[in-house]
Amino acid sequence: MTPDTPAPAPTLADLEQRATAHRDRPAYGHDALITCDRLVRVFTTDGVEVQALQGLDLLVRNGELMALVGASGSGKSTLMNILAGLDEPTAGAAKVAGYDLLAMGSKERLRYRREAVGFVWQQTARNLLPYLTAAQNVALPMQLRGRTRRSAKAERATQLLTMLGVADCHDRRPQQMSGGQQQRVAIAVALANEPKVLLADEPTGELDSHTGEQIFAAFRTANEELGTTVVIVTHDQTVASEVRRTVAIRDGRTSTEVLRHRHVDETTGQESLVSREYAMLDRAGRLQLPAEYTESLGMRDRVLLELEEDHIQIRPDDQDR
Ligand SMILES: Nc1ncnc2c1ncn2[C@@H]1O[C@H](COP(=O)(O)OP(=O)(O)OP(=O)(O)O)[C@@H](O)[C@H]1O
Repeated sequence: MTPDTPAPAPTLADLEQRATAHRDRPAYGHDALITCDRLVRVFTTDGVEVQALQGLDLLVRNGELMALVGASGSGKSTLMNILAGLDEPTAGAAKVAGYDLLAMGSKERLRYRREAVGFVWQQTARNLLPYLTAAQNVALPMQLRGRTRRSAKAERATQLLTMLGVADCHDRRPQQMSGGQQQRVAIAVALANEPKVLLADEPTGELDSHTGEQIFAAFRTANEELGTTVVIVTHDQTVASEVRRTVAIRDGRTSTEVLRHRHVDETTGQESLVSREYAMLDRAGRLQLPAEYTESLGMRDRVLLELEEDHIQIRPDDQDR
């Protein structure tokens, strides 16, 4: 067949086969713990619309420890509030640990927030009740859930505070602790009901870099020892470079992703950290090119695409020059 010969029209049997293949394909995010599918959140203030999330896709697998980064106003906190069950998206789909975040009634939402997710906020004061000790703060979510015996609650509180290196704060109130100790106790509170997911919005934002590292180590401990999936929003480069996966959000969409893995040189045995940056291809096939790439080649409005055997070429529009 020459390139100009039109392809034969598909038969009914072909179409049926294609439809069956499509139906049998697993749903988007079927094996993920967190699935955000074309998530949209529009805020309207005084008649002015702000599209904080503009069709954001994100999949997080069970057991991951990942960071979300992005410029101010890119939509990170909006996403975290939705995942925390505090806000509802305008459109799209979001599922976390089997809960459909768009279809939850108020009772189920409450159960979701008490049992499925834990959160740690930037403001240390927002995470703990000031008139309770660390141990009482950790016991409170278990009490609200109302299932655990008193001694079991106390035992779990002590275990969590010890695991996170703040056993000495057991009987102290928040104002008797440093900012870093308060954040570690806050992580213990968030873990009290054994959530599948721990969400943290700029948890090291109010702390110096050394204390920030200790807080990040506490998240890593939760991830490694309890298997909790951790999603951290951060501006902190150290945190972002220490996780295996960093996803960047730009204009309300996931734009790029950095994956890191340890590589051991076969001959020298030396270990090094290898990182690779990926662009995100959304479900509609849209690709967001990094601004520094497009600007350096003067790409605007229109680009040339060519399919090669094992890659796609994107070149500036030569008519433009
Ligand atoms: N409740 C709200 N009402 C109106 N607009 C909002 C509201 N919350 C967020 N926005 C807008 O949505 C956009 C995304 O905000 P968001 O707080 O999610 O960004 P962010 O990436 O977390 O920024 P930062 O790093 O500064 O915290 C911004 O333009 C913001 O002004």
